[in-house]
Amino acid sequence: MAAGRPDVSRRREYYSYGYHKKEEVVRYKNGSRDAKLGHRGDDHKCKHGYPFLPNEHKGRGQAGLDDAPCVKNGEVSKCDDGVQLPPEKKFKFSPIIWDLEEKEVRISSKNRIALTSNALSCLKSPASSVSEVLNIVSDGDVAKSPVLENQVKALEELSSDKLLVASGSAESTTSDSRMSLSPPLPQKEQIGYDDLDKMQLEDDEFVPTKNISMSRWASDSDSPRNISLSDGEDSPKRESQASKMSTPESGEFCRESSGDGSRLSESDEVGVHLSNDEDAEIELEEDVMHTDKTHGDDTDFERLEVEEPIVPGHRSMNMLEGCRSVFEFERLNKINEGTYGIVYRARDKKTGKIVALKKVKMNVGRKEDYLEYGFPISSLREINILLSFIHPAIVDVKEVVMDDHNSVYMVMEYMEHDVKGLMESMKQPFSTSEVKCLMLQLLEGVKYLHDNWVLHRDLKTSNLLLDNRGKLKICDFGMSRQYGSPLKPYTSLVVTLWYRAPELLLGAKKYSTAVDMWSVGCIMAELLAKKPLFSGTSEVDQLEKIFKTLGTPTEKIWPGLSKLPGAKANFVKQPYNLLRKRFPAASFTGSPVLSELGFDLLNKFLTYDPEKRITVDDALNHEWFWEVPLPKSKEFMPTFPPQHAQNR
Ligand SMILES: Nc1ncnc2c1ncn2[C@@H]1O[C@H](COP(=O)(O)OP(=O)(O)OP(=O)(O)O)[C@@H](O)[C@H]1O
Repeated sequence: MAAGRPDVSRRREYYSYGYHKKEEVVRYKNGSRDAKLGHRGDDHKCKHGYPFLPNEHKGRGQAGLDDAPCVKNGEVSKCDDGVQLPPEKKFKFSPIIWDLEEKEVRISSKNRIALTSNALSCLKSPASSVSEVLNIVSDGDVAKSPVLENQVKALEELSSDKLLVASGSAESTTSDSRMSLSPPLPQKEQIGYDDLDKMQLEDDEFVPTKNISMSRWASDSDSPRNISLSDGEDSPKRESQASKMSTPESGEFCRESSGDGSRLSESDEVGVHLSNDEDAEIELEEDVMHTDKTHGDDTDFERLEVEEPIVPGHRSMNMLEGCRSVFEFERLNKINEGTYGIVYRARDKKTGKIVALKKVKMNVGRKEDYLEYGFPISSLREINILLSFIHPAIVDVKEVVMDDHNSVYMVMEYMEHDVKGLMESMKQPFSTSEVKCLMLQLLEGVKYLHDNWVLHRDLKTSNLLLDNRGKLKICDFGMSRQYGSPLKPYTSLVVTLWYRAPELLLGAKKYSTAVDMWSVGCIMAELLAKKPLFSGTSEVDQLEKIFKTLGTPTEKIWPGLSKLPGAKANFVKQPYNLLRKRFPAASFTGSPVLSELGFDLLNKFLTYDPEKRITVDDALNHEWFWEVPLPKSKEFMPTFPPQHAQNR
């Protein structure tokens, strides 16, 4: 990784101490905060408009700058007269190590539940991912934990040599060369998978393999992702933060410093795929379509496609110490209830801290949506991701606790409001500077997700939490999933209808980060207007509402449109984009006003062609955030009476 590579998600320090367009301060994820990139004028950028690498940039007006490496979409490259153009990066390569061809294990769909059940057992035990199940099996000490005993027994039935996938990985965890240098293993023999009645390897169904060296994480020092088994006093969070601080680039969160006793995450190492047949997957997902709920607040979930999510922080190792009981918390009041969880405000009896407890609802939805004993796949996914991710704009899940009936609760930081509820109680919409403050935080959170190869897939105002210090955090990761390149088909039944991108509404199975950006556009409009932008009652109605405002798309403005499954339908023909009418530059009618630049950004979020839709990096750098009124500092955001804190 190139040292000093700028964090594209630079935080605008004018938040707290004024606006200095000419002296933009850039943070580096390697912790060299406040290094100045210099002037933000065009002279600072390459001729393609991308910033130069700071360590190459010796100062304003320096000769030869055009040859210096520049940064585009987080990729370092050289400008064309500097030989190398920024790589055209439509899709990112996944940092998950899929490329161990010999070790790639695919498990037929009928068996995936078995494995995920085991994963869940360990989650209850309470490790949180398939990778940890594999770790646990391979680690005698851990297996001795009484909490884990039962689950480990179950896994032991698969025997350690049968699960060489796991144990083999664990044994060689200290080898940095493992990813690239380990000799091809005759996987079948080593795994002994013939004996595994629950696993079925399907060699001929390997997806095209990718090599870590192709990824943006690749560097000379590429080493396998290591998880520190710190048994010292480092809290999982600190451990995670430490790893984050030491990683100079967002994408490198997944490479944690190795040390004695460190081990690899087998989910990375082994590349266990629990999906074996994409066509079947689509078929199943099409089945799901028939049960699509059409109400604006409903969401539909796909089955688990277990490419284990990327886990930048991966703080779950310390959780092997055993999870606490929910009775260590005093329940204060119910905050809200969603499809997959009931959220309570509670007090940690030990520390006195107020937290939010999200109780996982069992047996929710269709049978395919939960594991054999009723644990929703979406909750497993959410816990796995949220335990791992640490970012100021992502809600912090501190731990998982259980009650006497084996119910699982996520212990989250408590946030006073969700943005949807807040807007319903507000008399006036947010001001432009407040919207900018919220949007910047939202975009920073989305950038963190996209940098870590995760699509949220359910961004909406009720999934944005706000505290009384003006901090916004994204929650509800039940729909999120990891993505990679080449894109694989996923279900299009994601994202709550009102925030769902047109490609999803038209049935696209291959989609990427652009679906989140559409949702961000809908959120921006809603923040400005204090009401949802497109509130359809069905998929068709949703499309009609979009087309009536933005104009009916054509193959010309959206190449590939006609190939989408839903594009044949006879939609309303509306040739013009009327969005400006809803967000005029000046208004005497109470419509929310939006400057030219603000409208430009909104239009870029709501661009039909996902290939042309604005990326999170470009949105963060949009000029709207630099024009007056400037984004309000978080500290100056208005406070609102708490929605949920009844009596206490
Ligand atoms: N950490 C928190 N602090 C305060 N309130 C929260 C917190 N997390 C969630 N909530 C509240 O609970 C609601 C539901 O939470 P969440 O979206 O995570 O549940 P869900 O069951 O996954 O919902 P959905 O039906 O949208 O899938 C949120 O909209 C918010 O009002």
